[in-house]
Amino acid sequence: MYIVTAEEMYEIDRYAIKKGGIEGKILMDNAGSQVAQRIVQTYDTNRKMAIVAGGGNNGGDGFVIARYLAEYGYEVTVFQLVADHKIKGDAAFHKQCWLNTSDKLTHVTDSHQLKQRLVDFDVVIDAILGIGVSGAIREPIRSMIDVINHLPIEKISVDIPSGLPANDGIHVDQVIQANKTYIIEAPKETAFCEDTSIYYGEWETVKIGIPQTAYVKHSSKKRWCKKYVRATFPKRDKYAHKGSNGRGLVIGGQLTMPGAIVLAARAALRSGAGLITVATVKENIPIVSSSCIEATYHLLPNLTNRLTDRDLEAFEKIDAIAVGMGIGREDSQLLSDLIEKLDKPLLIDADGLYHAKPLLEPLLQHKAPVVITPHYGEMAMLTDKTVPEVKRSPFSISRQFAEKHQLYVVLKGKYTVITAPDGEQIVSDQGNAGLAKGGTGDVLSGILLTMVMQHKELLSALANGCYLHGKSADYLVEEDHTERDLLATDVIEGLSQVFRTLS
Ligand SMILES: NC(=O)C1=CN([C@@H]2O[C@H](COP(=O)(O)OP(=O)(O)OC[C@H]3O[C@@H](n4cnc5c(N)ncnc54)[C@H](OP(=O)(O)O)[C@@H]3O)[C@@H](O)[C@H]2O)[C@@H](O)CC1
Ligand SMILES: Nc1ncnc2c1ncn2[C@@H]1O[C@H](COP(=O)(O)OP(=O)(O)O)[C@@H](O)[C@H]1O
Ligand SMILES: [K+]
Repeated sequence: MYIVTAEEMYEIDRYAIKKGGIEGKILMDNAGSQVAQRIVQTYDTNRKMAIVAGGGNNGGDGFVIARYLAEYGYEVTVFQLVADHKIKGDAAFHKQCWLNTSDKLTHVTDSHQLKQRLVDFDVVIDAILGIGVSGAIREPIRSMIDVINHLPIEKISVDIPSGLPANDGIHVDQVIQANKTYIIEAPKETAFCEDTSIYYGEWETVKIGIPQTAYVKHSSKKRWCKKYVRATFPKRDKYAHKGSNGRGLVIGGQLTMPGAIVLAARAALRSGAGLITVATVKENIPIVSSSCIEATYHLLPNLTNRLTDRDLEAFEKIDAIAVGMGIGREDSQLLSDLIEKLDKPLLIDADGLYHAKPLLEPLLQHKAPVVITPHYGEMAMLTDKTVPEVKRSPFSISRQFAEKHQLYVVLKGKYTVITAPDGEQIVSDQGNAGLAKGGTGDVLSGILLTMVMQHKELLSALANGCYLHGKSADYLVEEDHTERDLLATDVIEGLSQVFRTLS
């Protein structure tokens, strides 16, 4: 499934009209009829339906929905919230179609009037503003949205909750809090931003006949799902040996944080890596090895000094490196040596990201791919922004950073946004609040390390890793665990079940 900005949706729409030859009026009719069909499946025909229509094409969708719902036998009234001259083009056409068969059109000019009118209804269908919204919401629409939000009736939004923009990064002003949103064709960015997804309520998409080629040409963002995982997940070679399944190196684990590397190493092995070596300080080796006997160990005198020739020689055989889990923030030469002296794919997580910040220039010169896996706080630190700023613009901030520094960014959260150096993006929305617990990020790093070693194409490697991680948590919570008791170690054990569903 593709995810779009407003500009991309308009391009896609134009493509369908120009190349596909499908008139705008027909697309609008399809949109309205599809939404009406969904409503019929949810509400009895004795529910009174109010449609609030604005001046753009979103309002046009509202007129089409009214016509179909009336045909299905509902009592429907359209409340037009703008002056007649505002309704143009396809919207005006469909308004006329409604008027040809019904006289239930009421002009409403202020919010008090709207409040009085709507109290008699069971459901309000919000077709006030679509993806064409811009700037602060103007009166009287502003107060009307407030009135609707305070009414104790079901609110269904068409395409997008009115007042909410499609794109991330825009300050949210006044928005309909929908119970349900029927998104036309493709979800918009704000459906996957933590601050704004809440306004959509539950959502589903309705298809209106736009050809897939339009998306391939005009969108660079996908929501990752099982279909894509199956298409991109590498088959395990029957004749594989441990060396051909990837030799990974996990570097980290201060004295006070041995758990982080145990989790990463075990997760990497459970995900299918052939060999995992853990490089850590002497005191941690007995602790770590008792929990992860399948790994081998490389002794580092500390995690701050330069790497020795012996270290570099040992790491030469490695296929990819994950560094930073439990490494601490003390000044260290380790990361700069990994960047300069070894040309291995490098995944940097946790405290490693603090060490990476002054090394973004050398990272740009690194001869192998670089992946960073920050949560919002770490991304804010890397970009000199605040956490609310990152939350508001996860797509644009990740894209700018990935393009500028030519690296892969896995911005972790409820919706994890994965960005390639060319700006292509994937959203992974598997997983649940059980993952909001220390150590789950370390597990993800281990999984991603293996995926990086086993896939040819890195963006799908990272997306597949996030899918495995989230899906493991979802299965565990559906069956033996709850979001409260889930532990990072459980997520590692849950991977087996996810793999079984992929074969
Ligand atoms: N994608 C598809 O394939 C298809 C998409 N379709 C539908 O089209 C929708 C997009 O339509 P669109 O471009 O006409 O935009 P939309 O939001 O309805 O109208 C803008 C209106 O809002 C107003 N307005 C703007 N900002 C405002 C503010 N701050 N405060 C107050 N008012 C504000 C603006 O007023 P004006 O500035 O002109 O005074 C204008 O009247 C899309 O979401 C989907 O539902 C379907 O029909 C089928 C095919
Ligand atoms: N509410 C949530 N819903 C889904 N996934 C979540 C949620 N909270 C956290 N996660 C996931 O859990 C992981 C947490 O990573 P991170 O914050 O680095 O943890 P730690 O550093 O403690 O190991 C990320 O993969 C993130 O996407
Ligand atoms: K709307």
